[in-house]
Amino acid sequence: MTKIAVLGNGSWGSVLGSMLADNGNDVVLYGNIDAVNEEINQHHTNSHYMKDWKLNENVPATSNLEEAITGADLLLFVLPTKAVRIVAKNVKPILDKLGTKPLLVTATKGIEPGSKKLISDILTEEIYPNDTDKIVAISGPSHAENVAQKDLTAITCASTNEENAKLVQKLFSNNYVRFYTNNDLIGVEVGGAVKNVIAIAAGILVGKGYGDDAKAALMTRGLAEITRLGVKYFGAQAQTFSGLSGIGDLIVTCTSVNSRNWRAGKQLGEGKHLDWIVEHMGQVVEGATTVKAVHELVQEKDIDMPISEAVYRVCYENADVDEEIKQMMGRSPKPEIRL
Ligand SMILES: NC(=O)C1=CN([C@@H]2O[C@H](COP(=O)(O)OP(=O)(O)OC[C@H]3O[C@@H](n4cnc5c(N)ncnc54)[C@H](OP(=O)(O)O)[C@@H]3O)[C@@H](O)[C@H]2O)C=CC1
Ligand SMILES: O=C(CO)COP(=O)(O)O
Repeated sequence: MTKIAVLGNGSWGSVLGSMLADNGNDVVLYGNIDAVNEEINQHHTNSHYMKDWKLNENVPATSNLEEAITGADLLLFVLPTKAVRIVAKNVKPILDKLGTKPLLVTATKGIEPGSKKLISDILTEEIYPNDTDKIVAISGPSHAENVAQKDLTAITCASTNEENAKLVQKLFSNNYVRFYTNNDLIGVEVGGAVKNVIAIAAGILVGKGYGDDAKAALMTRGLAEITRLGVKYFGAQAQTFSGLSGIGDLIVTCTSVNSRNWRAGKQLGEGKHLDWIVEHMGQVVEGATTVKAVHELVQEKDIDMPISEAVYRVCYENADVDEEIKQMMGRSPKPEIRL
């Protein structure tokens, strides 16, 4: 039996942990809020993050990181981007003390502002310097609410090490989530992170009353700029963006009411302020963090990302949404296909 420590017991961590226990693994959840851990241990529910749903009863939760990762073969990071480095820094001395080297899997979707690093880079830097092979990223169209109901989906497991990607594929697969492998770790992470920014833009359009054509055009041009960033700055493979972690996740996040990013965008389009939205969401809105990193990259590397830049200005510079849309539609004429 594989022992898995799930770091992060919000919506996606709870659902993935429960699914992995259903798959026959020995799972423990780590979270920093005692009340959430107590509720999981006593009632097998996590009502703030997942309404009307029960976890597998064999999944304990703890706020003791050492207890959670002792004996673990695999650490699954399902934290908000802003918490990954903090927790990784705490994990490292514990693993050194234990003398173990578990596989690190990330389900977090984001780019860290400031460092402009992907999650695999943070984990490599903080835990396994110069050993990217021990890292696998999972990403694809998968809302916790849907997976909890055993709705069908497919997700990519990406790693620079094929054996490790295959191992995660085997442990995570079941009859409702089909896992594929992919060797483009970077491309998979960029797709998963930046689609959240485009989903905010998609929500803004709905909040402003625009229709399906606008949504489809935005998603298509959004994918063009995600691909541009991925290929030009991160060295990703262009083909990855037509896969599950690219177009697949972009479609669901730009169209589902379960998406926090889409909902945040809709509220921005309706005139609410980002601070108010984030406070009232009660869950992470990753696109609002990643758009800062994207903005830094655009400034430094001169990458053309007009949709992401407009989202940044609306979120952080109080820009007027109608004016941003007008500017975008009035940009100089361009060929459709270019990097
Ligand atoms: N929900 C989903 O459907 C999916 C989410 N993801 C990705 O998974 C990641 C996590 O998202 P999700 O589970 O939805 O987020 P949630 O907001 O539901 O939960 C995040 C949890 O992490 C906790 N947390 C914050 N900081 C720390 C810390 N320093 N140490 C320990 N725990 C901490 C939060 O506590 P607090 O609330 O107090 O901050 C909260 O309990 C994100 O990157 C997201 O993009 C990917 C696919 C699907
Ligand atoms: O990544 C996700 C779905 O695949 C979750 O998206 P949200 O964070 O917007 O809810």
